[in-house]
Amino acid sequence: MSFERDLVAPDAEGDERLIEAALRPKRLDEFIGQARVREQLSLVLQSALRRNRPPDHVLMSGGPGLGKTTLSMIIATELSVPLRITSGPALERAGDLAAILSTLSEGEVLFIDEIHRMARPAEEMLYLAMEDFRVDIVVGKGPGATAIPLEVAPFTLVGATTRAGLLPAPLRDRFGFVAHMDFYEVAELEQVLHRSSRLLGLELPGDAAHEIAGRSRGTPRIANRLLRRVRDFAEVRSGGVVTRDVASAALNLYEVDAEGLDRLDRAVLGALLRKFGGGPVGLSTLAVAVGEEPETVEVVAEPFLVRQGLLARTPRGRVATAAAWLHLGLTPPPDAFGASMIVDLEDDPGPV
Ligand SMILES: Nc1ncnc2c1ncn2[C@@H]1O[C@H](COP(=O)(O)OP(=O)(O)OP(=O)(O)O)[C@@H](O)[C@H]1O
Repeated sequence: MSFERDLVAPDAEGDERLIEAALRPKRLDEFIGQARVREQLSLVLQSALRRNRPPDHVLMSGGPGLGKTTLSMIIATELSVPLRITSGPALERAGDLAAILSTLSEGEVLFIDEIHRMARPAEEMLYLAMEDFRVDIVVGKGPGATAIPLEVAPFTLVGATTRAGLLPAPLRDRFGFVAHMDFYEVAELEQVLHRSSRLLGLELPGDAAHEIAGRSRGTPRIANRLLRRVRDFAEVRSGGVVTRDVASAALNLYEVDAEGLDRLDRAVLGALLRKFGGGPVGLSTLAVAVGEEPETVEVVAEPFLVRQGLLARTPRGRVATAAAWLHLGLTPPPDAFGASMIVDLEDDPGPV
């Protein structure tokens, strides 16, 4: 069983990417929510434009689908400069990065998605490029190896990461501005939905938008995806008319519940409760129990379950809260809430 293409998985593939591109806000003032980040970024960009210099490097941290790629595109548009897009896993060798850096034009924005997954040699090359706008190309091997310095046009690096804690301090410190992207409020997601439905030529009443937004786990990408499923449902079953009941029926059909939990979330919670009596249980064991990679459970399901107060990450493993038993309509065993519930690590303890 795989949940990879699940309706509420916050990543996107294939056609999804194309539709997403069409729905992306193009300018900073079209970007909904994240008021603080928008204001901070607007100042950084305006002052750079006034000085006629590239702005400081920008790091964006936050979960998948919160708008990091969109913001990087907006940065380039607002500065009227080209944008080059790559990702950490694509930069395996220093040469991969050197090839990009050496062809950047003056002022260009270089967006590195998943920057925490960049290989070490590329990372070290990036330090120098970010600071001094030069790289050292090493030619030859062993004692005869020589470093040839190469100038890089002044550029702005925009790094995005879902795991800011994994970034080495020397890299993190070289960003002049760090934007923390939060989950969106329901009201903000309603605005995202109204904007998208206008672009899709779909009439969306306020209460239907509210219904969809409430099930979108604070993530615009998920809101847009649920909207498209509601549109499909409406086209086939209700003559294209979307009402709150139609939205609700569509999302029930796709197994997205009233709180936005999907099959993966319910599978994780269900395994935690039914197989492990509510925990504590280690991440890897839990992932095996639901037939998923630990990273999928940790990055896709857990942050939302923790945020909803359904699951706690403790030093001894994952533990279900009383609300989790209630949510799945199960009765906890009498000793379910022992001492392990008391310490909840705010910080990601990693696989335990
Ligand atoms: N603030 C916003 N206002 C309107 N739409 C948004 C906003 N943020 C994101 N979106 C929509 O959500 C979709 C996903 O955004 P984006 O690709 O920028 O997320 P991301 O954080 O870069 O995700 P990932 O890290 O998985 O690539 C985009 O198609 C965009 O239309």
